Amino acid sequence: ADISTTLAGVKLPNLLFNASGVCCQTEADLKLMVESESGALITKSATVEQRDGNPAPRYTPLPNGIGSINSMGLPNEGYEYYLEYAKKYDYNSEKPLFISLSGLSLDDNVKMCKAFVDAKLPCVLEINYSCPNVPGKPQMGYDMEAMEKSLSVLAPLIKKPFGIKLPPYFDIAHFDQAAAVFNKFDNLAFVTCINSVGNGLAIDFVTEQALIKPKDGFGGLGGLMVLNTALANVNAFHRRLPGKQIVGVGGVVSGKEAFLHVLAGASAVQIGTMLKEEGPGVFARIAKELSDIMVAKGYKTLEDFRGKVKTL
Ligand SMILES: CC(C)(C)CCc1c(C(=O)O)[nH]c(=O)[nH]c1=O
Repeated sequence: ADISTTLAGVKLPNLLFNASGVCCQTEADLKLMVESESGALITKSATVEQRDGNPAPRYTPLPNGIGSINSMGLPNEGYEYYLEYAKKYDYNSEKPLFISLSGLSLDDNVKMCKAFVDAKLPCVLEINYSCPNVPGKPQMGYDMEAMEKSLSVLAPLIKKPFGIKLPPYFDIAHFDQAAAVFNKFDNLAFVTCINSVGNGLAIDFVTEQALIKPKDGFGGLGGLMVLNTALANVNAFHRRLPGKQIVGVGGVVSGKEAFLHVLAGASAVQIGTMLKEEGPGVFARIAKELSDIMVAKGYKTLEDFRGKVKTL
């Protein structure tokens, strides 16, 4: 079956790629992504300066395949590293390049976006709105006023189609408020739902210790356990953002969850925890599983079922 797609005006040979943060911090990581069967690749969220990130252990899978917890602390090579990578990238290869930016301030996001806009490159920007905000205030994604202010500056600056990475929302009023902001920006072409479910806590029963070192063991939750929250966010924004696309991420461990994300409204699907645990071979596996599911159900393309989840 045909699992190709178009996102922000660029063609992906298949709808699968990495979630920003996984297998994408260094050129070596990105080479693995280019060589994999993914349909695209995205870089680790960049800040203006290089960052080491938090002390380890800062990521761990959770028992019985239920997911993962991480508090990486935005380790990255600094935006100029990814700008150089984007300048050298072979855009004639069939695999489009996405760039994640996570400025620690609006000024930082302006500085980084300007650099990419001035370089006039075919790569597509995904701004990470799980980025920190003013200390003491919730992350950007939970501060509607701050998000609107940020987009009112960045959207006209970026000019061409771009996307934003969103934390999960859990209240219908928040879906409504966030969508009202996003619908004001025509070149905001897609939203990526969801980032990790914030500030979970994993504790080892035997040692009675937190599993990760940073933040007293508090970290973002990913993997199968967040699937149903991810599907809800994909579908909520699919319903509320006419003319925009949704990238679905969260809980994709097989072709089945990728199928469900498309049914909920996703135009492309990112994989985080499963990629971290299985490696880049995950893309060939899930692509085949999804294609087999489509054949079994009689679907030829993703358009045949995208967003067609039935209500009772
Ligand atoms: C959580 C932040 C460090 C503020 C942003 C980077 C990030 C991280 C991270 O680098 O810790 N982990 C995630 O699961 N999602 C993210 O967006």
